[in-house]
Amino acid sequence: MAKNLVLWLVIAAVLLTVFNNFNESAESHRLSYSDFVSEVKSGRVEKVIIDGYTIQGQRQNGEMFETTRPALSDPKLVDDLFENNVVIEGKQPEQQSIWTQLLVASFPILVIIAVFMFFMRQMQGGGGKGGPMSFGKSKARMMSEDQIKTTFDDVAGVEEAKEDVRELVDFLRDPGKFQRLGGHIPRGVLMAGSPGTGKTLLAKAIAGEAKVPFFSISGSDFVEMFVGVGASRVRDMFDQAKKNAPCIIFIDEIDAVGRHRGVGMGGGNDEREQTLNQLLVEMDGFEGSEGIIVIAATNRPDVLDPALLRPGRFDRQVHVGLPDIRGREKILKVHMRKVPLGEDVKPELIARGTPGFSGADLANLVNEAALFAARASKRTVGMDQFEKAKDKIMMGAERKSMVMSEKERLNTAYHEAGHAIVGRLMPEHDPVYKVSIIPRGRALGVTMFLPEEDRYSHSRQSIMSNICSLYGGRIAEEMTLGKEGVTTGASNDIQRATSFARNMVAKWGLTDELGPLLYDEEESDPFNRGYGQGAKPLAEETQRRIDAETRKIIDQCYSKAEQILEENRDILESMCQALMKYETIDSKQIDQLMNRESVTAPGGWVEESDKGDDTGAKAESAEPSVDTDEPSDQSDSSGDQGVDPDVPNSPDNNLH
Ligand SMILES: Nc1ncnc2c1ncn2[C@@H]1O[C@H](COP(=O)(O)OP(=O)(O)OP(=O)(O)O)[C@@H](O)[C@H]1O
Ligand SMILES: [Zn+2]
Repeated sequence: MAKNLVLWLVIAAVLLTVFNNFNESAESHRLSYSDFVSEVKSGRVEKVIIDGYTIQGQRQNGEMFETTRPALSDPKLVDDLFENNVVIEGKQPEQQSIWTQLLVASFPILVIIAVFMFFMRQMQGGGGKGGPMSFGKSKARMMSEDQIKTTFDDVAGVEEAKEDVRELVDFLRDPGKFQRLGGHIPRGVLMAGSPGTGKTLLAKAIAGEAKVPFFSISGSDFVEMFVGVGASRVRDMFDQAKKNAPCIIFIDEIDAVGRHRGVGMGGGNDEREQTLNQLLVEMDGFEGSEGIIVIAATNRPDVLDPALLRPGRFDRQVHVGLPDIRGREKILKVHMRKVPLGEDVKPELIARGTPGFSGADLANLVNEAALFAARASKRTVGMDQFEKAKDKIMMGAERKSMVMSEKERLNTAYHEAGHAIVGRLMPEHDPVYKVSIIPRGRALGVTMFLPEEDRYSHSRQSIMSNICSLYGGRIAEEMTLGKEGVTTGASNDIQRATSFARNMVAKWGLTDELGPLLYDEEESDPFNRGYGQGAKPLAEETQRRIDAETRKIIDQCYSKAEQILEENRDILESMCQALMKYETIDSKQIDQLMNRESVTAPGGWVEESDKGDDTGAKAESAEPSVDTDEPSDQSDSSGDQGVDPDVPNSPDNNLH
């Protein structure tokens, strides 16, 4: 459409010039005004046409000429002309330029129309990203077969998923042959799995292995404010794909268009439904033998419209899960190929210490480690850097320059020590990995627990223990600083503990009182809280029973945590002191503290003290910009991690 705009302007300009010159004689030549006057006086001029400042004339011998009179008026001219019997013709100024005038008058309107159309098209994705990678109106990006360098070797740790899609490569390489040999022709594949597990990567690798073009678009690109745009994009995309077959169409975040129809959004969403319908029509419309495979990715397969999953559409599901310890090791190795590694680096150790990390997290880990090494001007990336990178990703970046008052530090130290001690002494609780009162992200301090191995489910006891350790922070503050000294630091702990307790009652079926029933299915559709699939409004009586039972669990856990901290008050004090001194302590120091032994300095401590181990030194090094950087609700999260509020639904939450 950019081209169209230019075209409009060019046409307008050409027309203007043409009409302007319409009446100009081709042969006339120019004279200076004084030459003209002298020719008049010498009687050689027969006729003039005066048109504003322009004077066209004809000599006795028939020659045409033209001159421009000066802006100063020359009253003698008319006399001279009459004296020499020159025929004078006037001209209505508009006469020659009626077209010109029309055009001039309408020119701004034309420009406005052109600009308007330009933006309309822009919004519809026409000129969109531009360049050779985009095509038509569909907004999808195409990578040709020689642009794709990704192969199956780049995708690690998801062996089952790789096996599941291997057949697609055979099909894409030679669709006809595949069909003759009687293979079941795939059309749509749904890749389901958590964010960052490599769905996009795997889809690209299929294209890379089969050496076919790869069209990619995100579901959210289809959803526009103008009804019909999304549907036309879908149509365009399939048209383009058919021209480039065999090829892969990859639709990321299919849930943006493919959500269950008729629920949510307060009474339907025409645009989204139209888009989805168009997608279904297109999926039905091509023959498998054409060699197009549509791969869609989502991390919410549960919210998809069942129509999408019918035979002939996305009838094949590939689960791309979080990698296990072996998978993590393999993924780390893939990404470590790109950095110079120190001798001491052991991918298997890093893999063990990173449960729950996705492929994207691991790629990020290697990247962060390389950055730490670069900052320290190291030639290779060593285990130290990987440790630091891991802490940064798991606990958030350190904000060393943030100045905390001594009182706040003390408060945070008691709070974190409380979490750590209760966590340490409760059965089936994940071991304490690190306790720190260095502010990170939005938190003033962090207690990090780390399971010894990957966990796929949680026992009732482990959830109860988790609730206990969550309250440990608040209780420790209250015990040492008194009721009046308690801060808002525990707000996030309280929120999470409550959520665990409530889920135990209403979702995980872990209480005798209410039994193994699902009482509320929040979030089956985030846009549609409360009325999702399967949710039923609860009777007031049931609500009350759930609340009472939740309260019971919390009271039980609270007193258990209180009891533990009272019995180990001396450890609470010594751990607080160790934290005030070292700021961060590891499992080794925690072991010593729990055994009431003297505490040795944590690893890397000497280094730390160079950077300033007391508040005074920290204040000096503080950057002025940091103050404004602080979140306004920082007091709410003091002593806590600013975790995603959605997280409490999962017991996999190791930061207190
Ligand atoms: N299994 C894996 N093997 C190697 N690298 C991986 C793997 N999974 C993810 N990565 C790394 O993480 C990056 C992001 O992964 P990718 O975009 O494929 O994830 P995704 O599942 O599509 O995520 P999302 O759901 O957020 O779109 C990849 O470019 C790659 O560097
Ligand atoms: Zn806390």
